[in-house]
Amino acid sequence: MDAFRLLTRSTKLKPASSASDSRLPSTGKAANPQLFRTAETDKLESAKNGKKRKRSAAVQQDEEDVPDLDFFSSNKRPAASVTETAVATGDDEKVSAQDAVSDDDDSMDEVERRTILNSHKIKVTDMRDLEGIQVQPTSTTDSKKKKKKSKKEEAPTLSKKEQKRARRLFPEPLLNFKELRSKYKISSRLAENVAEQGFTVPTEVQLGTLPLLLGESSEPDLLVVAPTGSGKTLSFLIPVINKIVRHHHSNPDEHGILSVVVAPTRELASQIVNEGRKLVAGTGVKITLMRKGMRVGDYGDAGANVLEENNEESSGSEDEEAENKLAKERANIPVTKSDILVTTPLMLVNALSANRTTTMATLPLVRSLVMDEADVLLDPLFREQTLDIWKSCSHPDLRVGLWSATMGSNIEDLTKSTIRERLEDLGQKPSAPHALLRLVVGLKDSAIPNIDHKLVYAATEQGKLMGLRQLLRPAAASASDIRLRPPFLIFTQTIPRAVALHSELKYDIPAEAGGSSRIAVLHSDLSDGQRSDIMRDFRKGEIWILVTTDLLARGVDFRGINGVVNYDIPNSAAVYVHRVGRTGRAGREGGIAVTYYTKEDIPYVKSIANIIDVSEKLRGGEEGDKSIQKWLLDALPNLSKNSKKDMKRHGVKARQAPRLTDKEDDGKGARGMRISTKSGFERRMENNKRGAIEASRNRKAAAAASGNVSDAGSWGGLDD
Ligand SMILES: Nc1ncnc2c1ncn2[C@@H]1O[C@H](COP(=O)(O)OP(=O)(O)OP(=O)(O)O)[C@@H](O)[C@H]1O
Repeated sequence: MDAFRLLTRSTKLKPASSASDSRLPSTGKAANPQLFRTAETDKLESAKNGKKRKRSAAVQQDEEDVPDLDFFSSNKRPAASVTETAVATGDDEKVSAQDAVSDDDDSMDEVERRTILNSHKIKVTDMRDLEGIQVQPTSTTDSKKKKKKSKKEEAPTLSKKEQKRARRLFPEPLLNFKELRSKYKISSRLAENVAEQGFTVPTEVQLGTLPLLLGESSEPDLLVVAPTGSGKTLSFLIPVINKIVRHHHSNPDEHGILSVVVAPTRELASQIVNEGRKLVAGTGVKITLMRKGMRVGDYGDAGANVLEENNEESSGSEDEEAENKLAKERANIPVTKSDILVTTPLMLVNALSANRTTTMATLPLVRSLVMDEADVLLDPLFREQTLDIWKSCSHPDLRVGLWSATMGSNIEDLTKSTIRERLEDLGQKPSAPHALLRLVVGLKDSAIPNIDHKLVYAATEQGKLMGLRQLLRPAAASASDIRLRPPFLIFTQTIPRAVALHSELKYDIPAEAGGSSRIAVLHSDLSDGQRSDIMRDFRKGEIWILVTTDLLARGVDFRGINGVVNYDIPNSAAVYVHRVGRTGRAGREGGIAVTYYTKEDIPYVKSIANIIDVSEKLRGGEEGDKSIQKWLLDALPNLSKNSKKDMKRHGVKARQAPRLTDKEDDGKGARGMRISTKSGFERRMENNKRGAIEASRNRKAAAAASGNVSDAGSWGGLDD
């Protein structure tokens, strides 16, 4: 039997039922955005919530819960500190003495905290060296722990298991958004802005991280690995904004950039600004997208020195003169008046070093640095720039947050060493000791469990195109195993392939459905204006199908997209996780991820098949429902470390070649990878025909030149 037909069969494709149409991501938000929960915790959480509601009614306000989060010690804390916090947050934050009354009923014991965190698959770990962990026994259940004198003393004798246990933390979870105000005393205006978003239940990442970042314990540095579409943006923006509101109250004269959020693409950065604007309304906090020409840093004397040096050497090259002019212009621009700056790495690095004409300026006031999609920001592509930004934040009380759905252990090591080096370079200590914590939701580096994965063997490039065309035609959908409704995204490996696929599909949408205007291509070679127009039209629903590259693989939130097509397989398992995570956002069900693979892709498919397998295990359900058969997993080859690295950097080799135009086509090279429905035979015939026409033209021209043809201009030939 043909091995490839066998491979196709191994992917179990179930016909889509019409019932599933009623729960497409595009039909609206999920009743509950959480991905992991059990009936047991639902009961426990609603009991806790119910208790609070009852108590709130009794005292006619729901702002009396005492913030009691302290993940290193007991739940109790002095009443005075609550009042202090409230006062620090300003006039609108004042609480009465009654607010500071401790409430035993509302606090959770460790068993409850463990139960809730475990059922939501939230794992919090202290990442510091054991000597740095001050273990104070909090457990009421683990009597063994109580007997231990001090972890510091015992660290050398701890087994690996014991060390793991010592690092594990069970902080109090956030049960509902009202607690943000009642328990964590966030700015009332910010709390209103959160409420206006209409979210009812906190997602797992919000449930786990918000108490850590808003609680009374010294704010930690935080590494967060949480599923795509699980609301990480809100999780880092709320604490950042609240911290600035407090800062404005306690330091009214200090103005400047207090927080920097770094994201790998302009699209993601501008989305974060849009989300941020909804949250800062009326709080007095300003959030801005970094733009070219903005002056952001403290250039100190360095900027002036360079200006002078450049002036002395003004007889230099045109480039130097241009740089000099730029540096002069920059010196005249006032420093931007924004509290939160959202930027891509290069944009900020260029601004801080005046396009590399000066040494890096500093950002002396920044207290929070957020790296969204941190693993890619610290990947070799962006690493140097990101570390430059990190080190330019020169305040000793800087806190960092690294957020992503995927994070390798190398990122953890790099984070630890950078935190240490930065403080050593500064020669100053933070005003309060703080922890580096890691919070993981679900299984690290896995795809969300609420989408259907279809791994389809298409044998050849033409097979992929034919498969995709079937998806585009509703009439053909019944003949297909997969039913994918617009809006959806199609990912290709390179920009030329995205452009080629777009022009191939452009006329496939019938005029009555809007025709070619319904499909568009988005990539980084387009101008900023074109990129934002396409994003806007896709969000508005005017564009239904967007062909793109990995530019849109991470972070961007098109809430209701029904699916993702990996026309070209992704370069790594992590990219797969991010690409498919564009659907199934905030717990929406019914999203589909279709991945086509060809003969050339077989060596690279195993890591993707593994991700699908794990995601289906996370979802639970019957063994028979799994789309990846075990024997396929066993049969697919493993990739060597080096090949994995190479694939990550360059993608499938055969697809790297620039697409040849028909005229350049010599019938070899990238032919097999061209995006076209025309077969090799058809192309050969076309080539022959073109050759014949060319030869005929040449003959005619030669004849005309020798005067043999009287009417040489009367035949224009065939137009190809
Ligand atoms: N508690 C909530 N309830 C319902 N929807 C929510 C909640 N929190 C956030 N959302 C929505 O979930 C969507 C995804 O959020 P967000 O873009 O922050 O995800 P993310 O975790 O950053 O994903 P990615 O890893 O892909 O960047 C957004 O549309 C957001 O408005």
